[in-house]
Amino acid sequence: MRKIILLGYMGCGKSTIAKKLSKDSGIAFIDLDEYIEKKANLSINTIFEKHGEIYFRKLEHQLFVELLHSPEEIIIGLGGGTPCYANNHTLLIGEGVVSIYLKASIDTLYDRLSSNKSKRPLIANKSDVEMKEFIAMHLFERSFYYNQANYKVVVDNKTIDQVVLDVMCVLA
Ligand SMILES: Nc1ncnc2c1ncn2[C@@H]1O[C@H](COP(=O)(O)OP(=O)(O)O)[C@@H](O)[C@H]1O
Ligand SMILES: O=C(O)C1=C[C@@H](OP(=O)(O)O)[C@@H](O)[C@H](O)C1
Ligand SMILES: [Mg+2]
Repeated sequence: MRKIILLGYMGCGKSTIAKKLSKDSGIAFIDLDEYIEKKANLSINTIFEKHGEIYFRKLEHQLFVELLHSPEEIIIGLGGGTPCYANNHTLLIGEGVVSIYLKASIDTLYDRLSSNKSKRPLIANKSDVEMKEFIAMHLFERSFYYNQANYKVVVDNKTIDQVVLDVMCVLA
C-alpha cells in the first residue's frame, strides 16, 4: 500500500503536518524519529550522545526501510537528515511512494528552531548567530537530496491547516 513521505529540513513541520494530515485524512502516520526512539528505547539525544551519529544513521536507514515494507498505507514523517544518508534519497521515488518536500526558507527555519533546539542534537548547543549560519550552509548541502522528492510544498507564512490542504491537493 501507498507510503506518503514528508521530508525537509529540521523545523519545516514534518512531524506537525504528518500528524494533522493523518487526522484529516484518516490515514495512519508514523514519525520516524518517534519510531526510532521506541525501537531503541532511547531518546534521539541519548542515541547521539551514547552511540554517535553514525549509529543513529544506520538505525534510521534500517527502520525507514522497515516502514516502507509494511503492508499498510501510512504517512511517514522523516527526520531532517533521513534523505541525506545511506542512499535513502533513492527510496523517495518509485512505485507505491509519494514523497513531498516541505520547503521552508532560512528565516522560517531559524524562527521555528531558535525556540525548539533542545531535542535536536545537531543544533542544541549553537548560539543564535551560529544557528543562522549553520542552517544556511546545511540547507544548501542538503537541498540536492530534498529535491529528489516527487513534489514540493512551500510552507513559509502558511498555517498548519493551509500546508495540510496543499499536501492534500498534491495527493488528490
Ligand atoms: N505551518 C506552521 N506554522 C507555524 N508553526 C509551525 C508550522 N508547522 C510547524 N510549526 C512549528 O514549528 C516547530 C517545528 O515543527 P516540527 O513539526 O517539529 O518540524 P520537523 O518535524 O520538520 O522538525 C514546532 O514548534 C511546530 O509547532
Ligand atoms: O536533520 C537532522 O539530521 C535531524 C533531524 C531530526 O528530526 P527533525 O527534522 O524532525 O527535527 C532528528 O532526526 C535528528 O535530530 C537529526
Ligand atoms: Mg520531526
